[in-house]
Amino acid sequence: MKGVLSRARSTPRGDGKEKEPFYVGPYRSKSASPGRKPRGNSENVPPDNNNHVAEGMSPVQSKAGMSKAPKSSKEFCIGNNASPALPPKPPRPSPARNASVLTQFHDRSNGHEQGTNIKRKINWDTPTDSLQATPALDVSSADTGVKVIVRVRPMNKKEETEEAEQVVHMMSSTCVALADQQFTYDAVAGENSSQEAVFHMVGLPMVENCLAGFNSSIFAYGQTGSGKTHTMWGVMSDSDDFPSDDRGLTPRVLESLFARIQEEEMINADKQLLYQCRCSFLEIYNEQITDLLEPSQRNLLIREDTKTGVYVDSLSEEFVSSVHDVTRILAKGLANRRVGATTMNSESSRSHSVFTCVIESRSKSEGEGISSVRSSRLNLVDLAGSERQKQTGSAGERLKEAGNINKSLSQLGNVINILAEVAQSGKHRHIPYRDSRLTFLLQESLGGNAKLAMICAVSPASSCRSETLSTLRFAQRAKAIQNKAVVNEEKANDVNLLREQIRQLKDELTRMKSNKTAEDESGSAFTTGWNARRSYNILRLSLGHAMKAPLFIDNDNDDNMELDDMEISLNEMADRLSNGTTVSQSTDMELGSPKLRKSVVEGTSNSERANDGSSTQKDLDSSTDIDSPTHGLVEDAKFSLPVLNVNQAPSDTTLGLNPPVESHSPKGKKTPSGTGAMFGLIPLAENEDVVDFGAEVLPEGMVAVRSSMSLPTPSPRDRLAASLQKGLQILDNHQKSSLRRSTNVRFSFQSCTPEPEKVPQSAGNVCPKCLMRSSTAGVRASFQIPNPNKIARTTEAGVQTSPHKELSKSAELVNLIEIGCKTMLPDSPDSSLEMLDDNQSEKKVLTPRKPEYAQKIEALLAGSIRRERSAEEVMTQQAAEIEQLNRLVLAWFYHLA
Ligand SMILES: Nc1ncnc2c1ncn2[C@@H]1O[C@H](COP(=O)(O)OP(=O)(O)OP(=O)(O)O)[C@@H](O)[C@H]1O
Repeated sequence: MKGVLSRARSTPRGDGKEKEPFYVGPYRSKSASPGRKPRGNSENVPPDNNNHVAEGMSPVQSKAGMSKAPKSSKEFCIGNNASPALPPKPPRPSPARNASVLTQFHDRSNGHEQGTNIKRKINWDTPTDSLQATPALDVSSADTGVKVIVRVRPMNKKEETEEAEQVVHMMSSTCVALADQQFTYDAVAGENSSQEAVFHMVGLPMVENCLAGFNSSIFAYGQTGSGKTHTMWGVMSDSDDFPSDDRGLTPRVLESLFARIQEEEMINADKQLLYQCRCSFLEIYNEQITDLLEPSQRNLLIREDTKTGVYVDSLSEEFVSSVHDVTRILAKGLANRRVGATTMNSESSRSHSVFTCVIESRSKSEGEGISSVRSSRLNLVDLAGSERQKQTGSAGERLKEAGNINKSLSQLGNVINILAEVAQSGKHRHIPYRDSRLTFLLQESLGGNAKLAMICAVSPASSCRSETLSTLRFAQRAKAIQNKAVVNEEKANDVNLLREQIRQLKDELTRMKSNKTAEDESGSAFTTGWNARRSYNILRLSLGHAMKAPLFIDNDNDDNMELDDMEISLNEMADRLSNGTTVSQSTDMELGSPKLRKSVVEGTSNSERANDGSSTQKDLDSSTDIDSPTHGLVEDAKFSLPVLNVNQAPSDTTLGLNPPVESHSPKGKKTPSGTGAMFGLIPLAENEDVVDFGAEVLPEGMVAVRSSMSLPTPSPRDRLAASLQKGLQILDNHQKSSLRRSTNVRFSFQSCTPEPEKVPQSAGNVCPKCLMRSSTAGVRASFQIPNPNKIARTTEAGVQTSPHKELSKSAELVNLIEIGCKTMLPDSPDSSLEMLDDNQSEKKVLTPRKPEYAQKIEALLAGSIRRERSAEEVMTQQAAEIEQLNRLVLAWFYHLA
């Protein structure tokens, strides 16, 4: 108990009665004290104008009237002393919307509020209209204050029978009283407040914030049993069709989010506005992070990336496009969350849970040629409840949990105290985010680039008085925090900016050429001196993020995966070509004056492919190159350039929003010999014929795949575009390198029919390690890795034909496959067949012949191998990529010059 619970300081309170004998409250962190001046009473002094008696109203009046008032239009509204209201601003001027708009803005001032703030007032009487009447986005909101809402839950049966007294009373829509002390917040939700009302109060504005591009977070804080989980999650229904009226904030927020996304996409169809969302769900239990969507992933690490910020390594993310998707994820995650019974709450959350939805939108302004990419993170955080051992009577595991919960809440309180101090004093202070997983993970929400709403849940019962007072004071301090939310948006002018950058870069190239020394004439000065990062960042910005069409150019590494991918695409192309269809897809996107078109210049013939026997149509359909940077673009057509899958309609070249019509009349001149093969986006001036491009001027970094077919050859401009594409790809991969550092490998096995007799290795299609026919050896490996193009989307690729070869990149995997093969090699084939369930639904070993192997495999099936790349490996790869960038940029400019 020591170290977890400590005797609290006896601090003079308002009425002098409260004592908090055993509690480490959030604002009483031990870790806060060293090296810091004791704050004494100031710790509990609320921010200016926050704590006051509501004008013209005494607690007695409030008891008689407001506390039991039924839900009405006056029961909730966002008031705010320090900053403007939660939602961004008034709706866009749309008559149709304004007519039924639920959210009204009005000036409001009372004796305790400084100045006149724009407030948002909700008409609670017509809640069902809410989605049709959503306010318009406002991205210009300068609102930086944290919004604090206090929600008072009703007395429960036990409290009603055991105690007559209710000590918390709602005084007004923004004021609550605990005995004779009153506190004012942005809003107060009384015990009769409905889930829908709380959603309108807190959730709806956050949805709008997210759509506008602001990171947004909602935290539920409070004592155990005070109603946090009820507020955040509520009662979930089994069916999407009949959602429970008692569902909480999270499901409602997500419902609203998808409704609004649909609405926004419709309204902004002319801008080709498209959204994409992905979700993750984690819990922090005893200071360890568990992935609630993949509970076998435990003790995950938090990492910090200079570009992407803080993230949880290997946390799974799922793409969602509907309420149904989200409901499934929520149900899955909640089922995995740790709950336990305490005397205060039969279903007490023993962990902090963080549900995150990343919302990305892309749009294009046709006339100005400006592409815009917005992204925001929505964090919905249900904190574990603070508790006192005396009240909860917890022991054993529960006591340990309680200790950890209180400790991390204390660290949260400490961070909030310091942020409040910083906001009030304007002085710079170190913020100890790293003291706990919770604060480290959510640092952006606390004082950073996010809008934050804090719902502080309290119990009205007298037995919870001191905890309630702690919570109310915590809420006051939270209110003082100033965040720095900005719209996360990038814009790219596709035409003018590109022209300008090309001009600048050409100038730079000319300068470099003129400075070239004798020893540099080989070109080494260019490759070493060129600021590739800068050049590519400029180009990337110029061209927009979607310029990542797969392009198969030799990148001088032995990454067979990319070659495989290329082969697949070329095979497809060859199929088309042999059918007399040449693949060429034009788009309307302008890149300077040229028109972009996608073209297959050369491919291998069907017969060649059939002869080598290495690839079948089935392979093409099912096998995907998981390591390839281009992988995933087929599925991601919505937001990316068209890939070389001719069965797939290509997407818009700028943002991939509008699939262009496939053209069957390529602009290309066929070379007699047909020696170069490449495949990519090719900028081609209108009515411009592709000119021959001799092999001798093939720039470094270009691929040449020979074929007997007579095919068009790329022009210099084609090659230029190809180089550029590749560079952009590399850059993308580079940026995601943090994700690529770790690879989750998931293993699975399918039913096997081991051949009793081994076959000679020369027999073909044989696993070289175990000499089993690989098609019959029964080992089928599937693995999942974060997809570089879609952040963490996992992909499975079954390897049936030659597992050892395919997975040779990971010695460990090969080893395990070998083990798998060996384990399955039977004394009696039947017994080994039983080892793993055919459909993998039950992963139990029935008759393991070699238990140690079986255990290892089972462990793999249950979890995953985390293969960390060493820093050295990462740096080597990055250096190679930068070198590659150098060459590509140079090649590009040589062609332009
Ligand atoms: N506003 C409310 N209206 C009706 N019932 C409520 C309300 N708030 C909470 N409850 C009920 O009170 C009980 C405790 O609530 P809940 O589990 O949400 O508390 P909690 O703060 O999440 O506790 P813990 O921190 O222990 O997880 C639940 O049975 C819940 O249904």
